[in-house]
Amino acid sequence: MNKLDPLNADLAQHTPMMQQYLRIKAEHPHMLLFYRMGDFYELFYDDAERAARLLDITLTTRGQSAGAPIRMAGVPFHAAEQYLAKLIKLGESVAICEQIGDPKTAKGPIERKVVRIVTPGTLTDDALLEQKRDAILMALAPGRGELGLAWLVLTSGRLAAKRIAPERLAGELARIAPAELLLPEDFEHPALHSDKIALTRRPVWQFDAERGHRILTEHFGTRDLVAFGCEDAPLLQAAAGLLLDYARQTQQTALPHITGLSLEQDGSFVALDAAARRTLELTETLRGEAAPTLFSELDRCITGMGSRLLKTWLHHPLRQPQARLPRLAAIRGLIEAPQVALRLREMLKGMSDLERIAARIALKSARPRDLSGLRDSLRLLPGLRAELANLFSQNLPTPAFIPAQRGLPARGEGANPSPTCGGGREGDAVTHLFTRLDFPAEPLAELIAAIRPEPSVVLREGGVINDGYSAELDELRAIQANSGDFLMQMEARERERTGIANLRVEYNKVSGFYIEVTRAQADKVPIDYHRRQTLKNVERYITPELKAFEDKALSANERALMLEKQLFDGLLDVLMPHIGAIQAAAAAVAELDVLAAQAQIADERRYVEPVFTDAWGIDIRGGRHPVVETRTDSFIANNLTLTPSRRMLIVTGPNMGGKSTYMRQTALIVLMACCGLYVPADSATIGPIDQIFTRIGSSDDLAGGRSTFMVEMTETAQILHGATEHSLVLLDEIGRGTSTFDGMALAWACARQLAEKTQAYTLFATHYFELTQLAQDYKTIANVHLDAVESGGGLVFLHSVEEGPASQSYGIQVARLAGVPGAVIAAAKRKLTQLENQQVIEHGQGDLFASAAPAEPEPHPALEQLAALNPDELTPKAALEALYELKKRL
Ligand SMILES: Nc1ncnc2c1ncn2[C@@H]1O[C@H](COP(=O)(O)OP(=O)(O)OP(=O)(O)O)[C@@H](O)[C@H]1O
Repeated sequence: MNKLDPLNADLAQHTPMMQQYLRIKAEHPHMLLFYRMGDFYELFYDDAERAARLLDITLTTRGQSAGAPIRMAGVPFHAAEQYLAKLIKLGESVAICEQIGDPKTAKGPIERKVVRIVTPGTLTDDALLEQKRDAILMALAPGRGELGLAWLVLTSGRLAAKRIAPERLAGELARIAPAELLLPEDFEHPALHSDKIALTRRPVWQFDAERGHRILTEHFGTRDLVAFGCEDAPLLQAAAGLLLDYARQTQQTALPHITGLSLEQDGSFVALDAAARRTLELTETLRGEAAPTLFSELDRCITGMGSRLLKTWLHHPLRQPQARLPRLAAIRGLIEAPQVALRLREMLKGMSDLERIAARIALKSARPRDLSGLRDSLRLLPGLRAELANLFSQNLPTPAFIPAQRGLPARGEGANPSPTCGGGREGDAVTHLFTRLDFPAEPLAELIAAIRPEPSVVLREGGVINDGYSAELDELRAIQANSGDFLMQMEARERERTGIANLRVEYNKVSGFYIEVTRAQADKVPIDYHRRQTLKNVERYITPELKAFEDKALSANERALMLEKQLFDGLLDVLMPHIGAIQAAAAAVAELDVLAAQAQIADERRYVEPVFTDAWGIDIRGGRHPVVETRTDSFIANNLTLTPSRRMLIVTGPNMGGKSTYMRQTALIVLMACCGLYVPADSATIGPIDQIFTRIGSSDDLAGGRSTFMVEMTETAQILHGATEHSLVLLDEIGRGTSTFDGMALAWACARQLAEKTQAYTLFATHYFELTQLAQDYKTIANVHLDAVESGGGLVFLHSVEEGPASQSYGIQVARLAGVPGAVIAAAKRKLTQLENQQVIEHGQGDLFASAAPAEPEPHPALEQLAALNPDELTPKAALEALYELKKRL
């Protein structure tokens, strides 16, 4: 039978319950529907099949409807979170449908309603969120030659938007890393081939600027969007409006904690292309793991908020040096006041995730422990402020910024010459934190008064609201508390009245209150004892007096629970107007956490404060790779100098010599400096940086249908088109994915273009020794190499960067170190000698690119004709004629 049959059948042919199910399902066709039935969430038909496959749960059937079996799979409601988490990780969205009617009074199926929708980009539940990662929802509205992007972190209320050129989409997706992307049904783009982003297609009409404008102005309560800089940006209105609408639908509530829309301008951040984010392993290794990465090395944050902020910072290096200075000043202040930093970090240990709690208050989904956590955290704020005030008095130095006319400091000059601009007043670095770490006394007092020191986990069990907060609640609780006394008194009385010495008056959840008498004594019970339950050896009774007490106690309990829920909701209403203050405090705590952690790391690992200049150049003394350094006993620090007369370094050296490490550490030091962090070096002076590009290592994009070489060339093309004089460009062994001569020729041409036209800060690692000759043709190109020496037949890598080209490649020696069999090594050596001899004969070694590759001369026509002659086949006459002919061609 066609399994779709029952779904195509007339609704009237289905059972009443299936009619209800299908009606609700029709409103959520693109997501799984968790349909609550008693203690289970059940899925039916195609949803059941899909869930069974994804969750590895049993697919079965449950009765029949419309003449066909109902395919079904289910998960117990108490374990639903873990199944939800799994589905969300797989990019699925789930609509959760609860029973909201009263089963006692319902005629036909109990009333049910979708109460929340869980999608990868709109998670707010702590059980589903990753502590160190934001779940980001993004919407994309395509326009003519342009895309409008809007993105939202629902747990913090941050809504941002930006216009980009379509070719920048991959880079922006890598930067913002949304968990879910809303896009029109018909939109396609190569950057969408990623299994990390759940794509949610929406009808094209929903991406309408007017509709977006209306949704946004209604939400913000404004007449227009001028204040947000979006009044004349229809694409952004379309994207942000759709985004907000979708987020509200999933939460089934208004989102009062989203209070603004920030328009992101190009130029605020140093741009990193998608390849750079990937290959520099900022927050994820090339294999997709969480460690070791730059983030995992630097994440000493105590709170999840701090860790998430650090991650955001690392993906958003700041373009303007002035924007980096306050962070550096604060780190410096914390390093110089280690006791303050220590106490701050100690206090941060008591902080709950204020950012996420604020969101759950706004969404009215906060739980008791959220409010106790909020209370305890808010109580820490005055302490944090006091410590920051201590820092003010530490006389924070202003970080260094060297104006252009000074240029890079001379060799040996200290990294931090006295500043001449930037920085601002002392203490500025932390004043913005100080002012945000504040919360009004009144709502805090209310919170303290209302919530028990250790409230129970779930509200419906009670035990959340403090004694003394509500007289009515106290009274209801007293009835329950006094029940113990009452039962003891009654027990004593009844023993005396009946003469049954072991009679007991008791209570349990299932049976309620009862008088228990052993079977042997049962004939002694008075007439007003009504049998309630018979067990093996005992009889249980109820009396009118006990029944009356039970009614009072049980209803008191029920009323107390209801009252607690009301009081809790009332408390959320009290806190609602202060969500902004909680968010501000959360942001300040996160920043303080990152800064204090960086101060600790900087101190421990001897990082230094970078110096910024607006003169072109990068000068790093004693630079180290922040990740490799912590994994080797003896990391060799290296220098790097790029100046206007030395713009490109051709980096050569043996495999395993440390070329990649040297290039990556340069990019990471520059990136960390731009993030306003201390850097792993003895000193670092960094000129203006607008973008960081990398083309390192091989990767293919099978999903996108591109081979390794194609990916390499696409990335290279992007660099050649996009890089400017102020871009840092790292190119590692480009051209190696094709034949030697093609590859070498391409690498050579790229290097020439970068040196002549782009004039970017460039590091160019290569195994083609021929390229080292470029330094002779271009004054701005210099050779450096990673040193290695042969010793006792083996090879020792020195990992130190020296001036000049490498003398040998040592490829065969490295292969031997790697364990390639001796016979293969010997054969390779013989072949190498043969190839080298051949090259000397054919080309003369090393002059392939001696100058601008002279074109191969056309052979002379007379020579061509001569070569075509075969003297053995010619008659004497023909030979003579041929001779005349040849003479004519000279
Ligand atoms: N400065 C250094 N100090 C100590 N060890 C280092 C240093 N640089 C690199 N290494 C070590 O050498 C290993 C190889 O380095 P790297 O991958 O940078 O070499 P490479 O020259 O790029 O090699 P290939 O050409 O094969 O890609 C690293 O994994 C690291 O353990």
